[in-house]
Amino acid sequence: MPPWIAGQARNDKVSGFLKIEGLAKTFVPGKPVFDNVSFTLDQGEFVCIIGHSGCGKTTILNVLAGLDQASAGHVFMDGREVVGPGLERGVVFQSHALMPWLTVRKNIAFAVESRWPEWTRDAVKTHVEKFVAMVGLSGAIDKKPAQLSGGMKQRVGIARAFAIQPKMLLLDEPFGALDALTRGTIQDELMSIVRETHQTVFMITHDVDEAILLADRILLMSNGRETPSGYAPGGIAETVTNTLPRSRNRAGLHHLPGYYELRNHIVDFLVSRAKAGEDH
Ligand SMILES: Nc1ncnc2c1ncn2[C@@H]1O[C@H](COP(=O)(O)OP(=O)(O)OP(=O)(O)O)[C@@H](O)[C@H]1O
Repeated sequence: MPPWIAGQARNDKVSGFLKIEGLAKTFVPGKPVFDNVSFTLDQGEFVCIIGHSGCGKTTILNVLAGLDQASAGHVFMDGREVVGPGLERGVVFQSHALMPWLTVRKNIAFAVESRWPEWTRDAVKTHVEKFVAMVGLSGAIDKKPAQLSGGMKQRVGIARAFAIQPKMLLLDEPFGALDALTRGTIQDELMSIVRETHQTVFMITHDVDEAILLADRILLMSNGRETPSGYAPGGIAETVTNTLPRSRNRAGLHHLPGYYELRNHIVDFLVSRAKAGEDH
């Protein structure tokens, strides 16, 4: 067995900063989208989840965010059960959820003031400007969302989530709308920020290279499907531990020993196993 395969996620020991225990979600009775999803994240760990459309990635992320309820199972963060949204969890959605009547500055300041109500106006201003600069939007800081492109709005959403420095970042394809150059810059920023702050990150991506660059572990998720013996729900089929050096960067990724093996393993899963379900 290759060194990066850590075994079935459902056998992981249930300890750590974020614990997901026996999660299931059912919309159509008798045909849960996924069931028995259990995994843990340690503090400071970066975990990506990869799987085909419809397997339930966003549903899991929404449950972790406290925005949706599972049909079964529990989520614990720092020992407390997650029952609703909270400022200790920052979420970046595929669709940037900005307040259209507020400027970029005020959208982010609103979140920062909620997080640190005791801060002076100057402290908030400096903090907001730092994170707007990080996503390259200083020139648009006093514009409203309607005046920005889709990618720019997405960057505001990213800046807002990063600015409140939540213990846990939940990212649903946060870079999907960005051009390759901006995407690369923000990936680098994200990596250096979370390593510095020891934030824990759970991220959905469809981009195998992005997962290999950013993640310490990659969860491979299979789709629910009909089989000769009946319906089989989706779930976490496998947990892949990224054994490439943590100091990796985008430019050097392809040259690292083990990179192609790791990449091929994930692509093979997506191509031949994610829907066929030998592992689930
Ligand atoms: N409110 C709902 N009512 C009925 N079915 C739903 C509802 N929300 C999601 N689903 C179904 O649940 C499944 C999982 O959806 P989810 O959005 O979590 O998938 P995903 O893996 O994130 O997909 P994508 O990669 O396309 O974003 C899909 O088949 C979807 O059609």
